Amino acid sequence: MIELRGIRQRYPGAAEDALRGIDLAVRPGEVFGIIGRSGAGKSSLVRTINLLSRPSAGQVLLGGEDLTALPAARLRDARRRIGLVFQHFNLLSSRTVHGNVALPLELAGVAPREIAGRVDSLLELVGLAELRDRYPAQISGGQKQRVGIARALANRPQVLLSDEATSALDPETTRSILALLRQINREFGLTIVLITHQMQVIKQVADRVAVLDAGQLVEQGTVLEVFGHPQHAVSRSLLDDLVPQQLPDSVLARIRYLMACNVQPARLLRLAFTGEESDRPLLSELVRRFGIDLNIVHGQVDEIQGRPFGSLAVLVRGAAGSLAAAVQHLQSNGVRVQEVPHG
Ligand SMILES: Nc1ncnc2c1ncn2[C@@H]1O[C@H](COP(=O)(O)OP(=O)(O)OP(=O)(O)O)[C@@H](O)[C@H]1O
Repeated sequence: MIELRGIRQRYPGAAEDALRGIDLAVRPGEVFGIIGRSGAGKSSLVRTINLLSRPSAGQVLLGGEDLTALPAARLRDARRRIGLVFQHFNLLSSRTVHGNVALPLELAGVAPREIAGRVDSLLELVGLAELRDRYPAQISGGQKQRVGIARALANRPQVLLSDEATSALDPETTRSILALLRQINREFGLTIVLITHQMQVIKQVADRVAVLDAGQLVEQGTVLEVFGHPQHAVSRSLLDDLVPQQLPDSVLARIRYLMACNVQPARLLRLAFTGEESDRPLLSELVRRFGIDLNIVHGQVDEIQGRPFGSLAVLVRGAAGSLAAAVQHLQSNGVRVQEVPHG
């Protein structure tokens, strides 16, 4: 659907490229997330995808058509096939909700009667039919972003490009906006490219993800692949925001206390669930089959694409042979087991 080939971007006067050879293929109907820390090149990439800034080198293909080779008039038409959703909504304060969504249709020369019908159904879709006559100053941030999404869909784009669309919103509103994007993706099969610095966003809505660092894509794959087996240090550090890799000091202090209170030696294990484990009740099996004691001391297990994802820190006690067999059992059922130093 969208393909980037060897994209480079060097700003005038800059010593280095802001984008250093980006190759990327977004498939029709998927939600593709691009994540990176501040300065990684996300904004540069967004501006390049819709050719608001021309790349210094490389091609941007939309539905097989090379946008970089189009003359200005045809590029304007092609741009309508990419809907844009912005972090700060970019609504016109002098226009109502209805008027903001109508604007791109007016600019495209759509007949007024058709505009009215299309805008009404778009406002219905994003749940704002009742606020159609309000002005941006009279609605919340989440509602503004719904207007932004309706406006981005107005020209029936092939791709929706979401540039940090939820970064200015609180977590609950973020979830509802991401759920709306997912709904639009499913109902209309619309391809969505989503740029973000938050793994939480990727986790909730993306099918595949690419990690951008210093102008390069350092890793890409399905969300489960990248979350389960991050290959690059930047991916691991971004994932740390979602599932902390270290135990907090307060938890370690409690563990030391628990260990001191008990004569039987214990091992502190971190069990990582990456969506690949079997559906068996693994923890209760450990207790029943291997006769070990198990104390969950810390953990965060969530769900990605219907599979458990996260980690548990457990204090396990039992005969050395039983513990080894229990660890083996977890590993053979897809759980990654790590010994955690706690001294
Ligand atoms: N118009 C510009 N002129 C010169 N350099 C620029 C320009 N825009 C961005 N850069 C540089 O390109 C690099 C990537 O910046 P970019 O804004 O694309 O990153 P980002 O990942 O979007 O960061 P943030 O999340 O902080 O917005 C940075 O080193 C930045 O200083």
